Amino acid sequence: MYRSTTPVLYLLKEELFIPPRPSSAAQEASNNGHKGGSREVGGRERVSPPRSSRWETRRRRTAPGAAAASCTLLFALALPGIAFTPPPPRRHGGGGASCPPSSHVSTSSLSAGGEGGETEWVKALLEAGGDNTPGKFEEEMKMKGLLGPNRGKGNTKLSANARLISWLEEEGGVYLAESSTWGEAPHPLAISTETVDEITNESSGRGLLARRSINDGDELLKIPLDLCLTRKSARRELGKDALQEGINEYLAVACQLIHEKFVKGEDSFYAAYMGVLPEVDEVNPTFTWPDEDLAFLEGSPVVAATRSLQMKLRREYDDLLGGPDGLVAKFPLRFPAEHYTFENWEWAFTMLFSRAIRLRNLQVGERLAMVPYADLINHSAFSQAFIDARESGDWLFKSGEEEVILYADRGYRQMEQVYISYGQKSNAELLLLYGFALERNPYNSVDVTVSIAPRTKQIAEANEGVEEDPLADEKLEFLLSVGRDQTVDFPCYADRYPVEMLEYLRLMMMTPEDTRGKPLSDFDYSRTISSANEASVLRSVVAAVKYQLGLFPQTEEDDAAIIKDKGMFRLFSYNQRMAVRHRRNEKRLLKRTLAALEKQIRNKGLDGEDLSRAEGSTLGEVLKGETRKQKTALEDKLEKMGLPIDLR
Ligand SMILES: C[S@@+](CC[C@H](N)C(=O)[O-])C[C@H]1O[C@@H](n2cnc3c(N)ncnc32)[C@H](O)[C@@H]1O
Repeated sequence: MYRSTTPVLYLLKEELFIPPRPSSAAQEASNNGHKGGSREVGGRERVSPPRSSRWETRRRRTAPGAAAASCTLLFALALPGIAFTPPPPRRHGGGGASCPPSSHVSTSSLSAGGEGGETEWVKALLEAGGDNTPGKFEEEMKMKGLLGPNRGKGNTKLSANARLISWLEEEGGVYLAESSTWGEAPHPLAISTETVDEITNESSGRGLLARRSINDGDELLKIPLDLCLTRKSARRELGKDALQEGINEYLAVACQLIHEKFVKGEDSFYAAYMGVLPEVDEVNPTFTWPDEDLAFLEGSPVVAATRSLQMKLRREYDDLLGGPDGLVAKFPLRFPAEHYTFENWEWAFTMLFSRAIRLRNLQVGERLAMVPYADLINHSAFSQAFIDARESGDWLFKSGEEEVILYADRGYRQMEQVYISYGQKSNAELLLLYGFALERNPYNSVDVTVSIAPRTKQIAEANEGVEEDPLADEKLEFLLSVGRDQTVDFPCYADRYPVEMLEYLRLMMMTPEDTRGKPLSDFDYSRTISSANEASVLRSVVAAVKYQLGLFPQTEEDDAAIIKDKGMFRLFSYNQRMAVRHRRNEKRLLKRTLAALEKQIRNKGLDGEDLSRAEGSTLGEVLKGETRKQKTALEDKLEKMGLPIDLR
């Protein structure tokens, strides 16, 4: 089972061979190669021996005349599926990441298929490091039982990894050598078939490890763009008459994923890549959860976002593939009904949301791509590793083609897991799209609904006890003019709340005493308007957070008790364990926010203010007769991912 409570790290010769240490000069040449300096080995400029087959393969795949392009182009790229976090200014001189990732392969988390513990493992590594015979390390591993039962034989993940590597080398000329060649250091990464989150001990699937020590800024991988799945490849494969120009990228690539995996299967050019893509129940994003698992998330805003996404995917499926005008009816040979099922559609979107990479600034602009091998890298919120794309070739010969490239964000020790950031994602987002959440996530937030229906004359008349606000119409107009809704969801972070929320509330809490006859547009809402206004603003956030907390049927303490009972907790399914941890973390965050707000109110001396005007508001609830049309902040983000239809 993929999600194992006793994780095993399986490695294969192709995956982990500890090569001879390259000479320091060669190492440096390799390290600095991407920075534009000419590569030197032993003080002399490298004289390339006859190119290896990778070069020949590459040339065979290169269109005639394509090698003539001249300038080096560096493209900023983005992951998401994997969204891109812009790199910080480059640091020099290596060094470690400032914060530990929460998921990694640590020696203490490895078990060796029932034999050989931590000490044996470390010893194996050390011994293997001193011997450069190809295959020697794997032999050692086998001898020590470190490849799992039956010496790793019969582990289909190992053979799938090996097949992917051969395919990348043969078809893409990708450099994955496990030992040094003509001045080029061995490929720095190795695939681990199983990694675990060290805090929760949950499986994080495959991951990439440092095969050797890596320096900050090292080039870690290069994958030609023409091995990736994109809208272009989908249209080429499935026909431009079926996937018309301008079709949404997610939809096009989803169709190709189904085509390659289910229709073509072993005959697919991408079969080796398909072979390492996980099943839905190995990823478990919430939009694939059954209702009984979603019930464990009751009270969390992630439920609304999940439901929206489920609806959205169903509609997209029906619109594109179903009905008399759908692709299945129009092109039954290319889109056979037995393969273009909703179940396979869900799988394709699980792949897209959890591993597609948004490449920015390619020659043709921004593109979504499924990038083999690069998508084996797990996420750390603390990683600053960045992927970008560039025209391939070295400083002298440019091929005109593009490739996806990843640089190290810091130094890595041998065997450390290499991470990338999928972007500044909250746990709700991670759970919804990637099927996991982090115990330590500086970008975690909970959407809090702050809904203040302006007390217009109409509203006051329709709601007994609601007093009319003389500024209500002006507030509505002002909101309209700045493009804001009346009811707003704000992400509430552990250590801050958005400026927009304060601005919105300051406006909504304005009274004639605050305006003194001046128009509302004359005020700067990024600053405190008056003590009374600020007091009611903070009180309204308190009320909204309390309201959100009240939506959960269980308390944080209930959840903590469930998690603490390890024996019981283990009996829960993966989804249910994720749900309980997630809802507890959301409550914690909200409670911390409450405490911080109350402290702020006290510190600012606002606790003595007259709060009567905050009381009459309709915080956290919508007045009768109003329907909530607004999207949550999370839904809003999804919309921006480029799926083409409305959520509601
Ligand atoms: C881009 S893929 C990374 C490779 C993936 N582990 C695999 O086995 O193919 C993203 C998926 O990896 C897993 N993942 C990535 N980072 C993780 C983390 N920090 N903790 C738990 N799971 C993680 C999740 O299943 C996620 O949907």
